[in-house]
Amino acid sequence: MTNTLIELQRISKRYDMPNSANVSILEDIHLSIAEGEFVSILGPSGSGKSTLLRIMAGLIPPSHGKVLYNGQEIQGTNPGVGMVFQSFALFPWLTVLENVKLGLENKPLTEAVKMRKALSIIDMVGLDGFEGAYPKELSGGMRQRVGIGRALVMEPDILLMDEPFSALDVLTAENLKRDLLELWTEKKIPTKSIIMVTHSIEEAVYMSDRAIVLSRDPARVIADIFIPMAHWRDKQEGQFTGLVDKIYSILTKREIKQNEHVEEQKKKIEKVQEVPAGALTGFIELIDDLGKKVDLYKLADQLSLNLEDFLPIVEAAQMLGFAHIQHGDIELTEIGSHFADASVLNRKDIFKRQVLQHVPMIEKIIWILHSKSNNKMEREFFLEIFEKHFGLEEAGHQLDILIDWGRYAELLAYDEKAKNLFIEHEASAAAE
Ligand SMILES: Nc1ncnc2c1ncn2[C@@H]1O[C@H](COP(=O)(O)OP(=O)(O)OP(=O)(O)O)[C@@H](O)[C@H]1O
Repeated sequence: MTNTLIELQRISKRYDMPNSANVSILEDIHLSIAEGEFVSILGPSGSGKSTLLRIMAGLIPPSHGKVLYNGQEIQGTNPGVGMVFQSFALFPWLTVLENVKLGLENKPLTEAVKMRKALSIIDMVGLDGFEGAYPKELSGGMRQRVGIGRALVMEPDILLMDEPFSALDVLTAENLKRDLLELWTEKKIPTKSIIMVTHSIEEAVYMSDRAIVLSRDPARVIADIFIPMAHWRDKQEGQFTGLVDKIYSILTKREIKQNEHVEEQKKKIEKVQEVPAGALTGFIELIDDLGKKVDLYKLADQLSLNLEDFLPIVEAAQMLGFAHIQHGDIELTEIGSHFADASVLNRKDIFKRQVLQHVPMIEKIIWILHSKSNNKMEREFFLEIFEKHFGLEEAGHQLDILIDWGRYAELLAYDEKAKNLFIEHEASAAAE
């Protein structure tokens, strides 16, 4: 029987927001990871992947639930994990050797043993000869090798990696992925399990044995997919592309929450994707040019976009009823096709209809502007309302995108200087 190494029991995480509102980031996450598994965690941007990883590491506490390591609930930091960060997190004033040795700082080992272990790991991660170099003298890929070395030198049971390759250029990342996989598959390191947050479905299917897919607002586990392929995997092979397509479909499916009446959902303030109307228009035109239906995975590849950049556009197109996803393909709806073929003015009309139908927040903004005798309202007013739901930073982003969509649809206008939103006919009146 395989040993469960780490177990999450009913983990939830909430953050308190101003005005005593709170946002739920993770909800009721149950996950069990066994010895020998390499698991990827995928999910939309901002869904809570990093938060989940940090909870596993014991760097932040969950609001509810437990993390068990080897059957014991962790208190404070998890003693079984080593962590690799996207940003490398190296100390610039320390050499490669000193940065790696830092991983052993709290271990009861003699200096000579620490030195031996650090030098051996440096060799293993391909940095032999660079022991005395400082981070600024290294390329991005080499810096991440130091980051990985610092985590591995602790000989952790579990290696947690938070988007370890996303700050690197494609070739460097591929190289490092292969080297790490080699250490793992050939058991050159004593690590018993690897858990990696990634934005790249392809990376997950290439490297891991299991992909956990999270939803957003709040994050729940919506899929747990086994990848039953031996290493080294061929990215062109049918089974590989089939799995990539399957995960794409899951990630791009807009979730209708169970037990929730459609009308109740409509009333809810639902986050919109931060995709300007111009980008969305271009995307719909592109799908139209490609025959109205295209494989998402291939499209992302052709556009050289990673999941983080690509998914919001796909989601926004779905949310507004311009496209739908099936079996890994994105296809324009009738409205989407109509939009692509329409004149500039007609496009604005269609966009207006779709936005009013699918984005309750815009409807509310317009209603408020109409209710005011001067049809005008300060940005600050809306910001305060949104802040209760999203927090200050996100509220600003949401409002910016709603203003962008509202302007494109000619539903409202915005005075950048005075920071006022107002109804379009006011714009012509003001200009007279
Ligand atoms: N201290 C905090 N207070 C309030 N909200 C927070 C805090 N830390 C994170 N969040 C929010 O929690 C959500 C999840 O963040 P997290 O970084 O875990 O997501 P992610 O899936 O890793 O994102 P990305 O894919 O963009 O890296 C975000 O909306 C973020 O704004």
